[in-house]
Amino acid sequence: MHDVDELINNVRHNEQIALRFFDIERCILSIGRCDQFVSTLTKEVQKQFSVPFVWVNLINEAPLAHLVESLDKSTGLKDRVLFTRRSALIDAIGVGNKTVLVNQNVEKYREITPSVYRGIIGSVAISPLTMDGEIVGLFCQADESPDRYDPYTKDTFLLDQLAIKISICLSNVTAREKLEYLATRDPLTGLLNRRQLELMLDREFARSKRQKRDLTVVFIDCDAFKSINDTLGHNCGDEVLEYIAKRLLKYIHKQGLAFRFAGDEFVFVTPGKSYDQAISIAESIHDYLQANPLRYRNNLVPITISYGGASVISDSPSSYKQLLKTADERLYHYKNNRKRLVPTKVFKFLNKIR
Ligand SMILES: Nc1nc2c(ncn2[C@@H]2O[C@H](COP(=O)(O)OP(=O)(O)OP(=O)(O)O)[C@@H](O)[C@H]2O)c(=O)[nH]1
Repeated sequence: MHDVDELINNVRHNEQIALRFFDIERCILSIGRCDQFVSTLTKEVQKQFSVPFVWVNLINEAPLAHLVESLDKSTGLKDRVLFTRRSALIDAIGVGNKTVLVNQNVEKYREITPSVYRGIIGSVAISPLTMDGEIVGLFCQADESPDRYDPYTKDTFLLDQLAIKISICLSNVTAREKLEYLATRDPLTGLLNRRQLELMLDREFARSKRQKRDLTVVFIDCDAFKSINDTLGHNCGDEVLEYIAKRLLKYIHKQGLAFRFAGDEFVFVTPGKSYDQAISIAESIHDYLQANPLRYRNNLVPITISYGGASVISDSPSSYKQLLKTADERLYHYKNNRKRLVPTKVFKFLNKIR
């Protein structure tokens, strides 16, 4: 009779856990954005199972690399998501690809633990997250008490079940995010594409007029790019574009957004910045590129750019299209005025290696 009671109790207990799993799954299944997914998932598990610390480690390479940028920007997720090297994930989980419980030498797992939890965790359950059979992340639950996830007394079956459900939902959400990423980005440089530029300008132009707040756009074009392509090859041309894009992102940082417009033309938009402020950003990018040629195989490829800008306050355009047109015309004016000067450096270099 005692055995039967215990059996019934176990069934009830498992049924309760299954219901909580169902609640968690219901909450995360239809989420389309990864930041919301991580946020809801970790909060739900915390709530349903009263776990004090819950976080996710995601791999910082394909197939999840496209998430790094957006999740890194989400300040609310700082303690809930970490991007980690594949080898650190595999070291933590071992070859069994099953949940691992740890309550000794927890410091060994520093790399996969958010800095705020280091030193206060007594035990942790680390479950693998997989996509197409490959490990892509870890789902971690931790407690101050060393007994909560004791490897000698606790079973991991239910934690493995939960990790499988989370993995399925993660596959869904990343597939959706990837589609959105591909639709909005230039595949070579990762910058936002021209369509996104137009959508942003349409929105920001109206806001700028309404609030009488400046909005500046700046075109940037690589000088003699075709000759670099023709002399050093298309791969080198691609690297030049990626190099410029990286610098552009670094200089724009939180001041605005950068886009690849077409071919070797880029645009950046700085809401709230005056014409002079935006042009000084372009000058800094220009000076950096001029002083730091791209290393390509055994060559140091000189890169120079031309730029031209326009702003809502100083140019009073009637539409965002006119704002773009004015900036583009200034770029070509700038380019033509100095065509015989700066690009000569590039041509001289290219002639030497021809
Ligand atoms: N490598 C590479 N080349 C590209 C890409 N997209 C466009 N191009 C090439 O970029 C070149 C742009 O040529 P132009 O507009 O004449 O540019 P340019 O030689 O810099 O001339 P100026 O602007 O007058 O200095 C063309 O030859 C395109 O084929 C790309 O994604 N990768």
